[in-house]
Amino acid sequence: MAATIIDGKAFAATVREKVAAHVTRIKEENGITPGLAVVLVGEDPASQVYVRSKGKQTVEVGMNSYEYKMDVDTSEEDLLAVIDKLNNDPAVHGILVQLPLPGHLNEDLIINSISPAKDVDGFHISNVGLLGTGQKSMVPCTPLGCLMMLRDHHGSLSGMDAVVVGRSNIVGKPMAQLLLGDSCTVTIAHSRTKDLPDVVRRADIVVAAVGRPEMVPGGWIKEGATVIDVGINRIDAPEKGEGKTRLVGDVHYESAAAVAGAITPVPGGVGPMTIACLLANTVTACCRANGLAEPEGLTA
Ligand SMILES: Nc1nc(=O)c2c([nH]1)NC[C@@H]1CN(c3ccc(C(=O)N[C@@H](CCC(=O)O)C(=O)O)cc3)C=[N+]21
Repeated sequence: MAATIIDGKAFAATVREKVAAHVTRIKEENGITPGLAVVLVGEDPASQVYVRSKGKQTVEVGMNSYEYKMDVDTSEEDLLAVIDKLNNDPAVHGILVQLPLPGHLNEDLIINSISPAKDVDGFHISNVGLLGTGQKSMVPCTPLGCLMMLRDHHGSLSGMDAVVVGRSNIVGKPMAQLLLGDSCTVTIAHSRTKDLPDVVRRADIVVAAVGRPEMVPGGWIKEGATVIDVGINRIDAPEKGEGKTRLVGDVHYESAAAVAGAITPVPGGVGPMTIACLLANTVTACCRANGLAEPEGLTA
């Protein structure tokens, strides 16, 4: 049986529709327009593409988008001053500082200077602690998008064996917390895990988030398992012509799709859901800031 393809691109469109409907409502009923500020330090071409895409989608759902482009050699002091200004700006409900930052900037310090209530990435230590203790928080966008797709596909995740491959603060760890919150039995595997193929083979749900192109082959996947591929890796594609590239995930798609019950493609899987959840988090933050009812189905 060929795997069901979980269409993240289509799912993301439905999330954006819900966001747009909620934005319309709070504009009309409360006269408030949610605003998202994105801060980009440096000129990494991939980051510029994502920032542009975020800004465009923010405006498309009816929210205000503010972009701050700063020099690659911006000082910590100057960046902190911009964040302080945004923290105190009532028109800004969400703040995202694009990662990774240039090496001379202390990423933890910068992230923790964002007001937790405006931290739509969910990376601030307060939000990490709230998530870990099952309290209301801002939830990191990529794991939130993965959770939405898993809940949509399975209904309840209770009692399922989930293996998260990758232990990053932005995906692996918060993903594990969310799966635990939905009563999965959760394993976090990583580069030092012994017998990684056997660990992955136990999983009903595999979330691959290591950032290594096609690292997880179909031979590691249990028959019928659900595979969520978080990786977005650009690799050379000489078969398409000289100098051409293509995007692949952390999972070897062809072989995994032959055994999995369901799988997310790359592109068109987790990536579009990440941006949709960023918009969802911005509306949620706006509602919380103003004591309004939160949108349904857009939080964890
Ligand atoms: N503070 C912070 N928060 C982030 O959420 C964040 C970040 N920094 N730094 C960079 C990464 C990257 N990221 C992506 C989001 C969507 C796609 C996406 O939609 N990708 C498309 C393909 C895009 C293409 O064709 O290149 C897809 O998978 O279908 C990709 C990458 C968010 N990031």
